[in-house]
Amino acid sequence: MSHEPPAAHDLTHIAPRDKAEILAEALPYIRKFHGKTIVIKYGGNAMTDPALQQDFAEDVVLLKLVGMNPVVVHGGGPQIEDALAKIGKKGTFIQGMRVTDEETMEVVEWVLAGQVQQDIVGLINVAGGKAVGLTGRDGGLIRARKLRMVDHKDPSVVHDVGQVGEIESIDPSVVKALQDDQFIPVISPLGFGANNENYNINADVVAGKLAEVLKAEKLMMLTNIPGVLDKAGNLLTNLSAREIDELFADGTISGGMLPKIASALEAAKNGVTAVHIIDGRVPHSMLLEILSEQAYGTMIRSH
Ligand SMILES: Nc1ncnc2c1ncn2[C@@H]1O[C@H](COP(=O)(O)OP(=O)(O)O)[C@@H](O)[C@H]1O
Ligand SMILES: CC(=O)N[C@@H](CCC(=O)OP(=O)(O)O)C(=O)O
Repeated sequence: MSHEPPAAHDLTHIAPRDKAEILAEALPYIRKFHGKTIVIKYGGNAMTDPALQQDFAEDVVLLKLVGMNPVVVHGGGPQIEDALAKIGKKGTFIQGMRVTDEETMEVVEWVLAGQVQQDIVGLINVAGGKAVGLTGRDGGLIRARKLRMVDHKDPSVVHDVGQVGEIESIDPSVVKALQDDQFIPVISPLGFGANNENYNINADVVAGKLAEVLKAEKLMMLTNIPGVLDKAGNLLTNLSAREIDELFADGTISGGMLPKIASALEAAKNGVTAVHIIDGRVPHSMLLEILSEQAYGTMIRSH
């Protein structure tokens, strides 16, 4: 007999009565969030396992079918790295942002708006939803300009990170029209500038800003780590603005977590009711976070 614990997504070991209780527990949450917008940042690191990708797509469809409005913003950092490796290039990052020269920009566009987006759209459609892939250019969704990146530690230093954009404005009308028509928008983090130039924008930044503009009820950021960790590696389940400042200052937060936390905090301060950073490698973590009492990952508070 195997002593392996059942996989988290294997529900056959749960007694029927317990299953019924789990389903019944979801009802108040379904009622509470009916008609509400949930922005889901699907990080490139969370989407590397095909079985998990399928679980993710099914969860998104379930949220839509019970009356919520999920909007997916996807990343693709590791997938861009794989494509760069094929042309003998390796990405470099400053404060969590990819330094994007012209050649890198071509790869970024090709990977994000191509393979990554179409995989997610396909999986959602197969799971019974109607997903539509968009970039920030479609419907004039994301206007951007070249990012002026000030050094976190020395504000007199400004880094040139190439064609990385910062968001100037978001026109959410295309997203709203799709939502109203029962579609599920799947958005690549690319923006356009005043001269029709293209920008590579960090997906966390896009998700945070879009959640604000759409007045989303929730922003869920799915990543490859249980949440924000302290210096000893313990999960921080709840973070206030002041605590986040301290984590920035003492260097606990680095790399890709920098734009993630900054965007999460901005969204929380600007009206998004609940902002969570959760582990996308745990099957159905997003569904459980939304539809049960169980709390996962790190919740970001505005005060
Ligand atoms: N204090 C911290 N807590 C958790 N993760 C951190 C922390 N500081 C840096 N990180 C890094 O941030 C990563 C998540 O950001 P990123 O790689 O951009 O993921 P994603 O693809 O989901 O956007 C983690 O895998 C981890 O390596
Ligand atoms: C400017 C910048 O860093 N853009 C990101 C866009 C993709 C992304 O954000 O992907 P993850 O969410 O998987 O990290 C990049 O080029 O990697």
